Amino acid sequence: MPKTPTPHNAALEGDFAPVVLMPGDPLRAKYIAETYLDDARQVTGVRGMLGFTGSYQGKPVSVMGHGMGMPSIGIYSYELYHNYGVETIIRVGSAGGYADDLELRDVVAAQGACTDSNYANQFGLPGTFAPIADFELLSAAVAAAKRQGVKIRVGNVLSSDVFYDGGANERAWKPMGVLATEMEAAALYMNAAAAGKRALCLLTISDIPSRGLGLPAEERQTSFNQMLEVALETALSC
Ligand SMILES: O=P(O)(O)O[C@H]1O[C@H](CO)[C@@H](O)[C@H]1O
Ligand SMILES: O=c1cc[nH]c(=O)[nH]1
Repeated sequence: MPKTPTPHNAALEGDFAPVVLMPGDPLRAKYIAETYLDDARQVTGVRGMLGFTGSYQGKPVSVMGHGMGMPSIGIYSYELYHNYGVETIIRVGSAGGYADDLELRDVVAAQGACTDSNYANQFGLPGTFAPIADFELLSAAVAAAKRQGVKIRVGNVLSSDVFYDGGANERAWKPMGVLATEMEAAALYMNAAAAGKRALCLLTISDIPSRGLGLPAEERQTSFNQMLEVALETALSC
């Protein structure tokens, strides 16, 4: 395995569990560790990007923030897959809802991730790569949601480089059936594919831009329990 620590991660080889939950927000990572993991210990905090390892129902599980945007998740997920031997990453993010029947706090599973980023250029492909979730993880998440009585929408999302887009992304992508927008799933799915590893992105609707709705920052850190419990049960299947 390549060397640890890395320039961005202070953890040593063996500090991460094979399955890692990743929110963008490092304080959401801390909340997940404190709320759900037994014997959680902090394994990294470089640049404030907190990472923890503990156990959930007896299974080793890690949680670490990945920051905002594709370059950021690109670095952290690459290092987890390649330097730390991580096999599975489940992103647990927030998203802006596009589909008319989505409400604040609804849970979405990103089956596919469209993108306006050129992240795929690095792979030199003679066409367009389709970033998709690992099917077994997606199936496990859908089954976990059903057992927990959580409504989950499965479909395409948009991973955009732009947060403040004035509504342009929704006007363009919603007519193509895209359910919601966020900023990292496509890069995560591409890194997983290139590494031969597994990834899934679960999202909680935190904003409905077309209706001017949005949750306060504190709720984005601490109120995504339905999605988190689906993600943790999915992690148990890994
Ligand atoms: O809440 P997180 O997981 O950070 O996800 C979403 O929130 C951030 C923008 O507010 C972007 O990272 C976007 O993908
Ligand atoms: O990328 C994102 C994340 C949350 N809410 C949005 O509107 N966009």
